[in-house]
Amino acid sequence: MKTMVIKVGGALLECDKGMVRLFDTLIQLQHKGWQPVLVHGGGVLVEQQLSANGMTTTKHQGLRVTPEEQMPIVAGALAGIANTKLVAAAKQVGLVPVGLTLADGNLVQAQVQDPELGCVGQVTANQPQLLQQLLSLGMLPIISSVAADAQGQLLNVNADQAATVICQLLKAPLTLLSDVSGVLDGKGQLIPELTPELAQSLVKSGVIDGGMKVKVEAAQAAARAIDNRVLVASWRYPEQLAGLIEGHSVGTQVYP
Ligand SMILES: Nc1ncnc2c1ncn2[C@@H]1O[C@H](COP(=O)(O)OP(=O)(O)O)[C@@H](O)[C@H]1O
Ligand SMILES: CC(=O)N[C@@H](CCC(=O)OP(=O)(O)O)C(=O)O
Repeated sequence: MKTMVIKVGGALLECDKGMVRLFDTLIQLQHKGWQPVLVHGGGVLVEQQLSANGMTTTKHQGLRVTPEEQMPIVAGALAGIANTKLVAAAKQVGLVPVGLTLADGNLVQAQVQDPELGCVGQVTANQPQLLQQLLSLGMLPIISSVAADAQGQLLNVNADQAATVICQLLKAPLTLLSDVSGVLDGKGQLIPELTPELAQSLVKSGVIDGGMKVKVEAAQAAARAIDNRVLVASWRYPEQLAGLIEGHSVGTQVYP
């Protein structure tokens, strides 16, 4: 069996049709002999929950500044609302999901990335055994991007970086599914192949920015770790999910 790590952005959680299509895709991948592992974001939900609790939030270079007092709400949104919603939707279509965070099973080691960003975590791969066991039982791990450091502090990890660390941990191919069809150029056209040189120039000119800059950098780190291309595509378009199953080229291939 071959493992595949798939990450979905939080906007998926607002789209019931998108969730059904995604889990149908995972079932078909299982039938083709793949063992998928799902990593998810939930940035939209985090914003809704912080605002419902009278809190404001900002991002710095695509990463959410996370003061300690906001961490319980962030963890509640990602590991609570988002994770359980995906687990329930996966279960509904007959998959056997197991909801996890990055803090479970010694999967990763986490530490504060930069004190200026508050409780934002940076993570390194640690022990794959928990995931290997779940996969050998035919289960679908669904992992939120909440981690805990050695001092027991919960940390908020960008979900693309969380997916990269799980890809490094399992040495498995990685697909990052967003709400856009891939990395777009200055005219809004899809870039089928993104080399490090092209990425560098598009970041420099501001064409790739915000969440996509973090995503491309996470994809490049994963591509280097597995010495293979990483796919950035969309959960929104059925033809892209079909391409994923059939192994056709869709979205943007990010080169190491
Ligand atoms: N060059 C680009 N190509 C595509 N999207 C871009 C680009 N530059 C910035 N973006 C923004 O990045 C977003 C995707 O990043 P993000 O919101 O973090 O996605 P997700 O939540 O799916 O991980 C797009 O919706 C778009 O607004
Ligand atoms: C540190 C940091 O930025 N954490 C992210 C975690 C969720 C995430 O990445 O969600 P998407 O994949 O939907 O963008 C956040 O708080 O939004």
